[in-house]
Parts: sequence; structure tokens; C-alpha cells
Amino acid sequence: MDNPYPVNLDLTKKTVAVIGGGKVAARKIKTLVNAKAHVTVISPALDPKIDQTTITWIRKAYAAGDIRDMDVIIACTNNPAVNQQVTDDASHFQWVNNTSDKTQSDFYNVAQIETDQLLLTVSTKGHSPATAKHIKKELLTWLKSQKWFGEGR
Ligand SMILES: C[C@@]1(CC(=O)O)c2cc3[nH]c(cc4nc(cc5[nH]c(cc(n2)[C@H]1CCC(=O)O)[C@@](C)(CC(=O)O)[C@@H]5CCC(=O)O)C(CC(=O)O)=C4CCC(=O)O)c(CCC(=O)O)c3CC(=O)O
Ligand SMILES: NC(=O)C1=CN([C@@H]2O[C@H](COP(=O)(O)OP(=O)(O)OC[C@H]3O[C@@H](n4cnc5c(N)ncnc54)[C@H](O)[C@@H]3O)[C@@H](O)[C@H]2O)C=CC1
Repeated sequence: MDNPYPVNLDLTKKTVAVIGGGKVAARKIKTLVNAKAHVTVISPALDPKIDQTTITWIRKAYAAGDIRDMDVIIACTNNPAVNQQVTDDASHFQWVNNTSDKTQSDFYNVAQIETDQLLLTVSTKGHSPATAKHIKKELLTWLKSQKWFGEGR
């Protein structure tokens, strides 16, 4: 993504479908639930890190039609062909994050540090997510050394 448009989204009135319920899904869902989005997970299995009380789990493999009423879609299975199918099934007005292929994504997730009064986000514009994570950790260490900074997470 050469020319991203950075924003903070209010997802409280939005429906989000996460296709796949594994380790990567668990991380994305944690951030979505924190944002109070309405999350539906479509997956035959669910990682134990996903709190079932915070989401709606539809226990099955993805099929066309599952994402029809969803505003935001995260294709997160360990099968790139399924993730591509989900991407292809989405309408142009839905927002898709294909976690296995950044060239097929309408938006990228970011590394973040959040407190009550502050949200810092880091993106490498898709070039190196591990670097974004690293920069976030370095920033958090610096922030914690500042007298004015509260507890980051
Ligand atoms: C494009 C993007 C789309 C998106 O997912 O939104 C994307 C894509 C891909 N990530 C891949 C791999 C990894 N991603 C992570 C971690 C994170 N990835 C995140 C974001 C993004 N990842 C978006 C761009 C972010 C930017 O602009 O910098 C973070 C920041 C936010 C989050 O996920 O919440 C989160 C850190 C959160 C934190 O800790 O703070 C790790 C490290 C780890 O897991 O510890 C690895 C393994 C190491 C490595 O490969 O680097 C692969 C290859 C998959 C494969 O092998 O098939 C793809 C696919 C591709 O590049 O096409
Ligand atoms: N964007 C990112 O941040 C990252 C993306 N990835 C990508 O994410 C993908 C998933 O990785 P993990 O979560 O570690 O895999 P995982 O193996 O932990 O989980 C995969 C999940 O997909 C589900 N699934 C499989 N087929 C399905 C189908 N047809 N319909 C619905 N659900 C289905 C499984 O039941 C399981 O819950 C990887 O293939 C990799 O390409 C990996 C690391 C980071």
C-alpha cells in the first residue's frame, strides 16, 4: 500500500466477520473486541485464546454468502485459496483484510500502544510487520521512561 489513508475507526455499529479462528485470528479479534465491534467468527475450530463470550461463533467452514451482511471482513484461515475466495466474494463497498496476501487487502492492521488518552500506531505500509512490532516495543520502553506516561498496554 503505497498511499495509505490513516484513520481511527468507530466500529461500535459495524459488523465484522473473521473467517478462520486460529492464532492470527485471536490477535485480530482481541483488537476488534477492544474496539467494541460486533464480531462473528466463521471457522470449524476456535483457538483457546479467543474468548467465546465476546464473539458469535459460527462453527463451520466458510461458504459463499457468509459475509453478505458484513461491513468489515478479515480472511484469516491457514488456506490462502480460501482467503482469496473470501476476498473475491466481497462486494466493493465491503472492507477486506486478507491476512495472507497484502496485495488483496483494502486495509492493514497496525501495531498499537493505547492508554485512556493516547493511541500510537505503527505501520510499515505492509513492508515488515515484525519491524512494526519491534518499533512499538521500543516506543513503549521509551514512553515508560517518561514521567508523564501512565500504563500502556
Ligand atoms: C499487511 C498486513 C495486513 C494485516 O494483517 O493487517 C500484514 C500482513 C502479513 N503479516 C505477516 C506476518 C507476520 N505478521 C506479524 C505481526 C503483525 N502483523 C501486523 C500487521 C500486518 N500484517 C499488516 C501490515 C502492517 C504494517 O504495515 O507494518 C501487526 C502489526 C498488527 C496485527 O496483526 O494486529 C502484527 C504485530 C502486532 C503487535 O505485536 O503489536 C508477525 C510477527 C508475529 O506474529 O509476532 C508476522 C510473522 C513475521 C513476519 O513475516 O514478518 C504476513 C506473512 C504471512 C505468511 O507467512 O503467510 C503477512 C501477509 C503479507 O505480507 O502479504
Ligand atoms: N497478517 C498477519 O498478521 C499474519 C498473517 N499470517 C497468515 O495467517 C494465516 C493463518 O495463520 P494462523 O492463524 O497461525 O493459522 P492457524 O492454523 O492457527 O488457524 C487457521 C484457522 O483457520 C480455520 N480454517 C481452515 N480452513 C477454513 C475454512 N475453509 N473456513 C473457515 N475456517 C477455516 C482453522 O479451523 C483454524 O481455526 C496464515 O496462513 C498466514 O498466511 C500469519 C502471521 C501473521
